[in-house]
Amino acid sequence: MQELEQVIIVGVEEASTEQYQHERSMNELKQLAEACQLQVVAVLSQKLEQIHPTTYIGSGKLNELKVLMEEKNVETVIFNDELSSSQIRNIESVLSCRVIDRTILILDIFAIRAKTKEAKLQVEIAEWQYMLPRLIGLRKSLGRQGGGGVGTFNRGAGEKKLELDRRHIESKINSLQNDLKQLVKHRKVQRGRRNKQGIRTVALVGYTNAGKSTLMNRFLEMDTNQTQTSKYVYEENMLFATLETSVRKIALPEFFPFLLTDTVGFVERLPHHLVKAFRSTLEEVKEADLLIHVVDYSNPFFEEQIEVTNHTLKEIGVKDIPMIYAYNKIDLMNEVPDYGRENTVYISTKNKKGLDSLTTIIQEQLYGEQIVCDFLIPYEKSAIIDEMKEHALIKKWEYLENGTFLQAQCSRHVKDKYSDWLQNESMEIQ
Ligand SMILES: Nc1nc2c(ncn2[C@@H]2O[C@H](COP(=O)(O)OP(=O)(O)OP(=O)(O)O)[C@@H](O)[C@H]2O)c(=O)[nH]1
Ligand SMILES: [Mg+2]
Repeated sequence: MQELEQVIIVGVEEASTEQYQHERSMNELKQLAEACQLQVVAVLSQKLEQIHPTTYIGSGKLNELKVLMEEKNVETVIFNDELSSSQIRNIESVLSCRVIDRTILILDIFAIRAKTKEAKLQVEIAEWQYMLPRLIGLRKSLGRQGGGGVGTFNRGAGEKKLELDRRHIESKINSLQNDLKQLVKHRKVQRGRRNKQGIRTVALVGYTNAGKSTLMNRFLEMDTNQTQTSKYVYEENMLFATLETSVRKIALPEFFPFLLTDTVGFVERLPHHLVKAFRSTLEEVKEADLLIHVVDYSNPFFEEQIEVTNHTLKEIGVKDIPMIYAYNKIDLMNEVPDYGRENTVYISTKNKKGLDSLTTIIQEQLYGEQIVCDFLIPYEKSAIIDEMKEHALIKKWEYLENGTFLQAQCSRHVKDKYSDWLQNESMEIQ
């Protein structure tokens, strides 16, 4: 097995943060490091009024860190915040080591995980944008393990060279953004096509590792029309398992079909450039009719995670979309509240608990008021029956002399669309 690189993680507990918040954040940094194939061998924290502007931690602590590094034979240190160019330079000159900050760590994970061209482009844009104001500071530090991009960028010495680098990077960012625009256009066309079909969309959102992709796969399993396992998405117990947006059609027996979107999870202090770069992927979320906010209820900090997710959604411009909270992983809990809260379901995607209630709520939210309609479709128009099946639940079906008789449960919108063939409309179903 490949030996993991050993690192020390360092954080500042500022006066404005609670101790438990700091511990949570350091714990998450450790997980992020592990997701990047790094092994944390020591953790160092310092309580400060605020982060030290020149060296992040105080000079005494920095010396303590130097000793610890020698003791542990470590050459890389990860800091729990985004560092400025001068902080990186100053720390480097004292420690003579590779300095990684929280942002570059997250960027690295994204770089390793990115599979599609779109995700790769988005990560690369964010990396260069992070680099730009830090050109002077970045000498030996930074960069992912292997592969192109930031780590392998040829940084020369001297101000003149730096200026060249800057221009080079700026034009690189421009060209990458143009490439991305082309891909996004394609995505837009696909979305437009789907919108025309009138099928409603639901997006899974939530903190990383909450269980979004697993939920998507459960829905695919429940869909009896779905025989291709290739439609399944990647689920894994690690941070940022998903970076790409996947859209799948879910048609459950006795329910209206809908499109389900699985997408990237969020994390506290997700780098701003990354959020910006991923905006186009997250367009799918912005245009959804309904959001399912998947929460890892077994995580002691689930409330903070909900807050981070809602905050990030706001940052990408999501507003006024109805949201259902799906408290997941209840199999790991001893107790689950028995009182019903509005738009909240308790589920276990592992044990397949609560998925029926979730489906019912989705249906109510998406298709609301329902009516039962009788249609008579002339035989020469039979093609529209297939189309109708997408948008209505067919209750009865009979071949008559002058056409096909269909009794269907549907929305008023669908009734209006096929009103030419409407014979009768009856009771409302709640
Ligand atoms: N015990 C338990 N584990 C679950 C449940 N749902 C998901 N998991 C596990 O949680 C881990 C993360 O699941 P994913 O579905 O990949 O999480 P995600 O929200 O898609 O994560 P990202 O793609 O990183 O944003 C996996 O190991 C799942 O097996 C559940 O109901 N109970
Ligand atoms: Mg996922």
